[in-house]
Amino acid sequence: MPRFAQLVMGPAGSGKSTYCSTMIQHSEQINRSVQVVNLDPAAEHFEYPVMADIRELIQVDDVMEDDSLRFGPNGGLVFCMEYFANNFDWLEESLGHVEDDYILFDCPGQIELYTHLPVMKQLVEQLQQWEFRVCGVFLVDSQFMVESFKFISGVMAALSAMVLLEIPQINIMTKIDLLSPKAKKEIEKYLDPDMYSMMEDSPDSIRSKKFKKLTQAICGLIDDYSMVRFLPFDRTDEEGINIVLQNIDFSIQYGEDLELKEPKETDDEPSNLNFDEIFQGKGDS
Ligand SMILES: Nc1nc2c(ncn2[C@@H]2O[C@H](COP(=O)(O)OP(=O)(O)OP(=O)(O)O)[C@@H](O)[C@H]2O)c(=O)[nH]1
Ligand SMILES: [Mg+2]
Repeated sequence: MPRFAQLVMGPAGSGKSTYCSTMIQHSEQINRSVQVVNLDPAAEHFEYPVMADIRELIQVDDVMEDDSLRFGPNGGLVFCMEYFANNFDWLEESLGHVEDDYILFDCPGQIELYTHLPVMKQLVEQLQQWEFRVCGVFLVDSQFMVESFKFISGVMAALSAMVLLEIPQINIMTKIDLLSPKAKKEIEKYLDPDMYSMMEDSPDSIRSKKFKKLTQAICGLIDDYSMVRFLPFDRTDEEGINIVLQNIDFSIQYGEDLELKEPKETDDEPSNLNFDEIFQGKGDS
């Protein structure tokens, strides 16, 4: 029997821990058993019960206070995550051997974990060896996404996690409840973006001709492969939370022994699911 995992990632403050506690509450309501593991060695508090907490293994404060190491907060976190990667048996022991379990991993917000450091990839491979089907859930704060050029950098961050981890990934825009009605309308065009028209709509914000070509090339690549699409996440909207969960479940085939339902509101198949095909070269033809 497979086991299931969501790796909840994203920049600092994007809403990862809030997403986990919202999902736990939602799962209780729909009678599903979901558990959370805190993987943030710098976390101070969270509003969900944890089945395991990396701080039992190592804490950033201890690393920073260590006279022989002398790390600051970011270096300290990287040290903790590398220490974690060398001690996965701690995680194995904490997770136990429950078949069919469904676990959310609340990850730290240091963006370098999702760009070039090997720790998250090592974690994915380890989880896969323990028979987990892992879905990446990449969160970005919708407040930073309502302008095209902020949006492009959010897309690039999500894309870099996809390229690094090579697992199905669902991208989510959080804090939709904080947007004004006008911004809410505006954000719709960013959820399933047409990058070409986005470039044409905002030619003034491309100040340098030299970079215009590069930006166009990046936008074209993202659009041609339909690689990045975002789902809105409003923690006050049960139906919306359900749609997000269905998309994630679908990507890891959760409940395939039960009756598998395709996610609602997907006229087009979520483009992120093309990811496997693209990276296995099937998208070439
Ligand atoms: N209104 C609203 N606030 C949110 C939402 N998600 C997160 N927040 C707030 O945003 C802040 C950061 O949220 P966290 O869930 O701690 O973010 P995080 O990604 O876990 O942060 P780090 O672990 O520090 O990287 C908190 O004050 C949350 O209450 C949301 O959907 N709506
Ligand atoms: Mg957090």
